[in-house]
Amino acid sequence: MRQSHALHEGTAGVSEIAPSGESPTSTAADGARRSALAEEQEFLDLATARRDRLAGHLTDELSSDALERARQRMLRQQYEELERAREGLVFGRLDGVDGTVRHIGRVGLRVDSEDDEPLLVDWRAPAARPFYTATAVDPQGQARRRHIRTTRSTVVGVDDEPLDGTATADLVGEGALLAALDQRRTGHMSTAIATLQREQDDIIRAEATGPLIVQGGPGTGKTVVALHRVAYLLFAQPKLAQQGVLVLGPSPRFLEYIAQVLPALGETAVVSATCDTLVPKLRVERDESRNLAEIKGRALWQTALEDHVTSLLPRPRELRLRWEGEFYVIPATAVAQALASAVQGRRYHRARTAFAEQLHHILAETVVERREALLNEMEEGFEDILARVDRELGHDRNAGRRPAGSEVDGLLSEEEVENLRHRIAGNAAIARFIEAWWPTLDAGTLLRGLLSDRTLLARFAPRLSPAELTAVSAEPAPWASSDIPLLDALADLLGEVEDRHRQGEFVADNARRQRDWVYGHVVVDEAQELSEMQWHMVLRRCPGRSVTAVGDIDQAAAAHRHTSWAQAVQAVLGDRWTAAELTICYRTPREVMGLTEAVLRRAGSRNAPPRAVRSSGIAPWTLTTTPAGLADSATRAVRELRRRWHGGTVGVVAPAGRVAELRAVLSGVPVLTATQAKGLEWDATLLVDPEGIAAEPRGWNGLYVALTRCTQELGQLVLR
Ligand SMILES: Nc1ncnc2c1ncn2[C@@H]1O[C@H](COP(=O)(O)OP(=O)(O)OP(=O)(O)O)[C@@H](O)[C@H]1O
Repeated sequence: MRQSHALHEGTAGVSEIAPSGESPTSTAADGARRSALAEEQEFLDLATARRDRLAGHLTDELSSDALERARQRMLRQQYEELERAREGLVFGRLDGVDGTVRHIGRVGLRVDSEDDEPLLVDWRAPAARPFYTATAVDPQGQARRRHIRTTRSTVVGVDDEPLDGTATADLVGEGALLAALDQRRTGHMSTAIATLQREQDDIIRAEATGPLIVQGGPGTGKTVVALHRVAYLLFAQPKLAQQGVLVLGPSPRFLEYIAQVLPALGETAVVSATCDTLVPKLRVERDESRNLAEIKGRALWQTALEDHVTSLLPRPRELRLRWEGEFYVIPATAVAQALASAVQGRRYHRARTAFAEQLHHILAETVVERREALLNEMEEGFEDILARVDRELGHDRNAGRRPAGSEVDGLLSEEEVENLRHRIAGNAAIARFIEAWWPTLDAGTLLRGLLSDRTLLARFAPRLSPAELTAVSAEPAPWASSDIPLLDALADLLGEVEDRHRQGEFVADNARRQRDWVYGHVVVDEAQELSEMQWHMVLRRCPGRSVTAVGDIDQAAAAHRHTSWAQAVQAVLGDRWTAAELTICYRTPREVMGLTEAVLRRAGSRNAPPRAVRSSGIAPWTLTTTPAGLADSATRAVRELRRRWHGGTVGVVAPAGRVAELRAVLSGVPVLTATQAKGLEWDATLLVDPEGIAAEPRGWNGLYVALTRCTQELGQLVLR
């Protein structure tokens, strides 16, 4: 066992060992530092050599032509995982009170063969858990936690935390965490496997048996938690990869921002989308008013659409069918019975298929019955009736010998009845008859028909007020965002016309292409934005309700009026969901978070802003300008911020009405509304016209979002 070192005390009881020139001064500490670095370097070299050896074996095996496809895919995946683990292969170590040493890394490695002791523990494995959750109060058998910082193949620093009660730290691996948080932002989110915090880890590894809703203020790591949870679940439940995981985000820009995290964590069985892009081949074609977005997001539409589709099912009545020149009557009672059993648990189109099968059966029976009646007559010696019998049987009178009456024994064989049913099922005229009586419906045509017909709307959505009915029915035809969940609901109620061929294995592309793909787990980020109809859309994709939704109810910008999670999900989930909370803000420095309490109050929230974990030492500043001087002032301020945060990122947030004007003069920086900035972050933010943002719909919530985007510096341009 490698020994722990006596270290000097750092902040919050955390000890740090860093390379020369960083902080230790005493000779003893210097010696401990060198020894710890050398020890971890030795381990990193060992793990790297093992990684390289494994990658080499995999390359050899993959070059063989005789490899089965499934094995080839598995090996390729393993190889790619090892390739990704080149950077940050080892990042942690746990020293147990019993003297055991466990190193934690990006992937799991064994000493030599599969049966050997673990050399490196995968961060997602149960054995790695104390690395994220052990505390001095609950050390979980550990004496020390060590964070190991590496650059490529070199160990550049270690942070040690004793867990023996000699020191208590609020944060896990504070030194490593603060170093990670202080890094310049690249415009893309990075993984946080080395520095996940206790409250985050609890959520990442929580059971995934029902809906879990995670409330967290800005910068508390909701997105971090959501994405690492996906990686954890796919590791802990490998079968999930066959169904895949859906990650829903608020905007394409946000999806782009998080795009690298899951591949970096080794996950490819993941589809990401926004609610607007979730339905294949459907796109939003126009903007809409908040009023209509709110109305059309309400859960009442689910019932309205269900009732509408039910009303379109054919009514049972007597059916007159023509078969080979004869008319047959199927009585209303038989039709009613077949209809009732066909619609049982089936969507509109699938119910029709089931009904058609029954109708073919009934018709075949009727044909056989009539034939038997004819045979009875025939037995009385009527040769002309024989000819009709032949027609009924479909016997070809020209081919082969014509059967004599004495050869017809009366009953059709099973095979002949089956053959008759088969011919009925394949008959185009019968198919046309069924199609006319039970027509194929298109979700788009149906929705357009419903939304534009005030009378129909009043019938199926009776809870809408007269003014709301008028507003909905006066909308233009192209699809708006709020139409997508309605179209999805209708498409679901109608179901597929034909059974589609499904591939057996999960490929993200398959899932993306199929509207009714059922995912193993769904993660929703910025879930506070979802309307009730969007929630329905989410649950449809995961009937098992294995859903993790993260969001901040205080950052809601959407048109719905929910101010609590209970309100937001009541109509869809009832009270069958679990709540969790994140309370520490990692992104926004204390200096800026100090401004948010008053804004939250103005937003009508009773929540407290999350506790900021760090300080940037930079006080937020404000400049005043006039509308006429705005372009110049913004240009100067952005130039200054970009100079100060060279190598990092700067973003501008402004009221919607000022975005175009600012984009025209500010090139090379994103200029976004508060809604568009949701989920994103920069080293420095320039907030333009905060009063203008506050005056927008849900404006104080928007201002709360805008204030909390920076990791270091906030500047505000106030208009006078
Ligand atoms: N445990 C962690 N280790 C390192 N960085 C972290 C950790 N948790 C959060 N962060 C960083 O803090 C920042 C905020 O995290 P994230 O975007 O997940 O927060 P959020 O709660 O989704 O914020 P918002 O509500 O504003 O969208 C990111 O830069 C993220 O990488």
